[in-house]
Order: sequence, then structure tokens, then C-alpha cells
Amino acid sequence: MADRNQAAESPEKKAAGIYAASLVKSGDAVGLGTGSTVAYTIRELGRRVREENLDIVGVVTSYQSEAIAIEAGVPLTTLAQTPKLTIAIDGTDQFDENLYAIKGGGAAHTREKIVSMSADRFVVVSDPAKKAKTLSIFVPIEVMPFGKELVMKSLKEIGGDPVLRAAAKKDGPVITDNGNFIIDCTFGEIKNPLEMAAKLSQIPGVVEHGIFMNVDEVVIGKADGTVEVIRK
Ligand SMILES: O=C(CO)[C@H](O)[C@H](O)COP(=O)(O)O
Repeated sequence: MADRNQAAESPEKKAAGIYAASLVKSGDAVGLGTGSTVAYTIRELGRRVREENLDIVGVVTSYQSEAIAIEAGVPLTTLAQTPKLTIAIDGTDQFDENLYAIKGGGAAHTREKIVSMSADRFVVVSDPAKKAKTLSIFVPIEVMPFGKELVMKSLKEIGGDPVLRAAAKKDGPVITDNGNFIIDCTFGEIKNPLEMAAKLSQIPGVVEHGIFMNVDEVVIGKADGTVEVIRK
């Protein structure tokens, strides 16, 4: 997997990310996702806090979004202090016509799912390439290291092709912000995401899988700076 931190500037991601920040209003508690698209949102929220006195608190989903939010000047809180969020904004790796999504390319999907499920409204920001008729990319699955072998075996039994995600600048596996491993599992076309999600959740040792069923709307950015919004 390419080093995601070296991602080039993307006008599509920028258009989606900045538009999504305009959906946030003073008084909101905002879930801040992880990745290069929502990074535009977080920076734009920081600009609005500084220049427009936008009065918000954010809850981050990773060390990465924490660092970006702190640098941008977005005031932060925790789910312990603010368990109910107004809105959560996050990126995606792929989404289908029913707005089911696969997330976790940045290994942050467990916290992303907790934060997005804590929000009244979950907005996903995307570039056009991530739209698909049917979900078909690998599903990131966070697993307890102790359960890795059983999870690998169980994934093969349900037709998957699991691969332990290797770190880019460390020997051995990726270690998540929660101290776990990531298994990327390909299933071909996932015709029934709900059924697949249920199967994955049943495997002991699976902390969380990357199939999201709670997306309310997707903002797709275009190269000319405009956006398309698809609502459920
Ligand atoms: O799920 C994620 C991290 O775990 C990201 O939101 C997803 O990988 C999209 O990233 P990007 O906006 O950089 O394309």
C-alpha cells in the first residue's frame, strides 16, 4: 500500500472536504474522520473557527486527525465528555448505490465507526473514483493479535482472501491506534453488504470491520470545484 501521507493535492477531495465543512454550524459537536479528504474539512473548520468565530468542538478518530485538528485550531473534546455528536464527517475507500461504504484504508475504521454512530448525521466526503455499483475492494478488518489465526481461517471459510497488512516504515504488521492488527480481505463483489457485515462481526477476535451501513449522505467533489451530494 502506498504511503498515504504522501498523497498529492487533489482538487476533487478538496472540493468535497471544504463543502462538508460548510454543513457545520456554531454549537455543533463534530466527529472528525481520518484521511486526506477529511483533512481538507478539518483545516477548513479550523479556518472558520479562527476567522468566523465558529463555535464547535470536535472528536477525533485517530492520532492523524488529532494532529491536523490541533494544528488547525479546532477545539477538541472526547466521547466521554460529549457522547452525542451533531454531525460526523469522514472519507471513504469505496461506496455503492445504497451508500454502503468500505472504510479503513488508513486503519482507523474502528474509531471512525464509533464516532460516526455517535452522530445524528454522517456525511462522507469522496472523490468520483470511489463510487461503485457494487462494493468490491478489500475489506479492512481490525483484529486482536491474539485472534489472528482464527480470524484468518474463518475469513477463508466464508470465501475471503485475507492478507495481514504490512507496515510501510516498520518491519512487520501495521499496528493500529488501538494496538491491533489489520487484515485486508478480498471477497470479490459484495452483493449483500449487510449479510457480509453480520458474518464478519460474528468472528471471535474481530474488533471491527470496515463495512459501514450508517452513511446518510455522500459529497462527491469534482475537479472544477463543484460537488454532487447523494442522500439516502
Ligand atoms: O477510512 C479511512 C481511514 O481509515 C479513510 O477515510 C479512507 O481511507 C479515505 O481516505 P482518503 O480520504 O485519504 O482517500
